[in-house]
Formats: sequence, structure tokens, C-alpha cells
Amino acid sequence: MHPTEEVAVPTRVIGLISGTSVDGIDAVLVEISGTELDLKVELVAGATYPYPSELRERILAVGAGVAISMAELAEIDDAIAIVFAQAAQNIQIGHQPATLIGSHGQTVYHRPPADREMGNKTTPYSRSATLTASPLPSTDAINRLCAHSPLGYSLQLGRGALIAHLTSITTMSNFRVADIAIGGHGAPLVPRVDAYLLSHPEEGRCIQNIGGIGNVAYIPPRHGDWLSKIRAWDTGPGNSLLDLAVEHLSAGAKTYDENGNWAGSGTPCHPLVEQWLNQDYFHLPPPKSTGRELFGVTYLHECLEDAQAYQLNPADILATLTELTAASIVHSYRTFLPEMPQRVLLCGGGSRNLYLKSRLELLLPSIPVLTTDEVGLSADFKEAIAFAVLAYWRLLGIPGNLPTATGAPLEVLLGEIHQNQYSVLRQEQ
Ligand SMILES: Nc1ncnc2c1ncn2[C@@H]1O[C@H](COP(=O)(O)OP(=O)(O)OP(=O)(O)O)[C@@H](O)[C@H]1O
Ligand SMILES: CC(=O)N[C@H]1[C@@H]2OC[C@@H](O2)[C@@H](O)[C@@H]1O[C@H](C)C(=O)O
Repeated sequence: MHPTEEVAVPTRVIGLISGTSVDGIDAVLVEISGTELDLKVELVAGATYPYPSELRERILAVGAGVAISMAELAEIDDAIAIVFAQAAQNIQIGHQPATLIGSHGQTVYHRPPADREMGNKTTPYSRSATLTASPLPSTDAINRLCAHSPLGYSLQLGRGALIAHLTSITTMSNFRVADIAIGGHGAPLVPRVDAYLLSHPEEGRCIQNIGGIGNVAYIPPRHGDWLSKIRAWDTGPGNSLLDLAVEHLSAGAKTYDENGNWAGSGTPCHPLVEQWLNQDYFHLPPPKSTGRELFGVTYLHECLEDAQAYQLNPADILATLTELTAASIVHSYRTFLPEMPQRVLLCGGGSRNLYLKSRLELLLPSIPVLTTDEVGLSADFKEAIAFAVLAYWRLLGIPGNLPTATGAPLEVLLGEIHQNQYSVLRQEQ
């Protein structure tokens, strides 16, 4: 038990996130009580606020690696903070106000750690002698360190200090950096929240998020040392390649394949899926994380080039890319899980893609595939809810990462605190 557990009281918290699809800001207002095994979350309100289209285009361009000046970076950072703060204000309308915000922000860059052994409990990351020695390292040594840093790096925009100022609510942000600094991937972070909200006393479950990227949390039955047996990783593409392909194949008329109808009218090309599954990422053992840096525009263009050999029509191309998402998820369960789950619970926008769901059901015979809605947790807002819980845990001094998920050697407190300065000043008067 953590020292602060007994002080946990119901708290109204806002959770904010825009994921790798960059489709808009998911905002929730939740009432949280308890701490871990007794954690309870009631969803008071949830909404998705689309980004202004110009801002979305700029975020997508930065995420795709387009070079920008530091001045433009600052502009985008604050523009994101402003729309996140607006989302926080809007979600409270008609409700008792919140006292805390957990804001994930907008990821624009994610680099997993380079050294796969780093973060492994048996060979923990040892700081370089150059970093711990007392004389300052030479410029050359610093350049070498930066060029070959084994640490990951992840950048989320929408600075918390500005959200706190604009909303007058204490805001936690930058949840990934503490885990990354000790050698973890900083992702995925939602699995620890999944563990307490979605575990089952007798059933092993896979909680499968299908956002831009897909990620799984395998949660064994809740007894014994179940927490240490949780496994989680990014499975690969979720909707990222599908959305890009739909935009390309519809010449910009559509942004996603609603309910999977377009893909469902085609036929997957299985030899192509087999070929694509040979890609290194799918064979890398967890912990592992990825992003649009890998499964983005360039990757799609390579897929489209490969598809030319099979003369596929647009519906077949979409069916084949959808099959890649489904097959990469199931391939990773069969390859990396200690045992297959008794149930799969889907969440994220991809859980609405009925064709994708039907392909998962086909590839997982005798394993029920449901959505988290069906066990009482919103499939659309689970990630935003998770960042509200992570902020609440931070306030209570409870760690937010799961070392088995991120590869970090330790549990650490996640999130940087930006206090609402006005209320601090008021208290001091
Ligand atoms: N009705 C639907 N039919 C098919 N696909 C859908 C539907 N609704 C949403 N989606 C897909 O879900 C995507 C958005 O999913 P979500 O909001 O979970 O992603 P994200 O949170 O941005 O990503 P990540 O979890 O990787 O950070 C859309 O881009 C679209 O491809
Ligand atoms: C770096 C980054 O933004 N990672 C996201 C992404 O989207 C899904 C998957 O890849 C997951 O690892 C993570 O997000 C969720 C919110 C997480 O941290 O659990």
C-alpha cells in the first residue's frame, strides 16, 4: 500500500488527449475515488473536439518530419495548449467544476530507446561515467553522448503551464518523460490503469486499443502476483495506414473508412499480408513502442508499391491493410503472450470498424471479441480517462508506469505538476 492511499477522496478530474490519429481532443470529466484495487471512475461527461483544420494540418506535417523553426514550434505548442484548455472549459459546462487536469498533450515525435537491454531488470541502464564524473564533460564528449544516446525521446505539445493558467486548474502534463529518463519507452502508459479498471478475478484479458497505432495490455486473472505478469506493447499499425490510404484512394474526399464498409467490399491479399508481417517491428520482442514515424506516409507508399504486383483495386488494398492491422495484433499475441487470453476487449476508434472486428474474430476462433463498453468502460474515452487517473495518482504519490509495459527498471511518479498559481496566491493571502 502507498503511504497516501488513506487520504484518497472522490475527486473531479479532467482527462485530455489527442492521439496519433490527430483527429481531435478527447476530453472527459470524471469522478474518481479509491486508489488502486478499489479504484472507481464515473464518467460524468465526455466529448471529442475536432482540431481547427489548419492546426491539424500543421501537426500532421510536423509529425511527418517536415522541418519547422523554433518560433513555429512555439506557436504550435501554444495553439495546442489553447484548444486543450478550451476543451477542458467546455467539458465542465453544466457540471460541478474539476479540481485537477491530466493532459497527455499531442505527440509529434516518439523515438523508442536504442538499447534493447536497457531497462531490463537484470541489466539496468547504468549511467555513463561521463555523466557521473565530477568534471564537466568536454563538448566532444557531449556531442558523442547526444548522437548515441540510448535513451528514448518523446515530445508532446500543449504545455501544461498554459493550460493551468487558462483554466485556473492545476494541470499535470508530460507523463512520458520520467519513464523515458530512466530507460523506459514512456509508452504505453494506459495499461496500469487498465489493470485496475478492467482486470477480472478468473479471466485473462487482452485490452486492445486500436487508435492510430494499436496497443495491447494482457491482464492475467487477478490473483497471486498478477500485476508482475501483465504484459503490454504497441502491436503496430491501428488505423494510421488505413486513414492515410482512404485519403489517398478517395483523392481527399474521405478521411477514414466508416465502419470498415469500403474495406469490407474488397478481398484481402494474404500473400501480401504475409510479406508485410516479415517486417522487423513485428518480430521485436516487447517491451516495444512505435508511432507514425514508422507506420506513416512512407510506410503506406511502400505498401502501395508492393500492391502493384497484385493489381489490387482500392477496396482490395483497404481490405489488405485492414488485414495487416488484424493479423499483426493476433500474430503478436501468439508470439509474445505467455498464454492466449480468454477474452479480448477492444477500445479506440478502430473498435467501431466492424470489418476489422470481424477479421479479428475470424483470426481468434473461440475467443470472444467485445468492446470495453460491454464491460462498462467507454471504448471511445478510455485513454482520456486513463490520463485523468494518472494525474490523480500523481497527486497521491502513486506511480503510473508498469515496468513490464514500458521496459523501465522502476516504477516512477509520472507527470509534471503545473499549479494554478492564482489559487496558490489566494491561499497564501
Ligand atoms: N465508425 C468508424 N468506423 C471505422 N473507423 C473509425 C470509426 N470511428 C473512428 N474510426 C477510426 O478511429 C480513428 C481514431 O481513433 P482514436 O481516436 O482511438 O485514435 P487516437 O487516440 O488518435 O490514436 P492512438 O490511440 O494511437 O493515440 C479514426 O482516425 C478512424 O480511423
Ligand atoms: C508515443 C505515443 O504517443 N504512443 C501512443 C500511441 O498510441 C497508442 C500507442 O501508441 C501507445 O503506446 C501510446 O498511447 C497511449 C495513450 C499509452 O501511452 O498507453
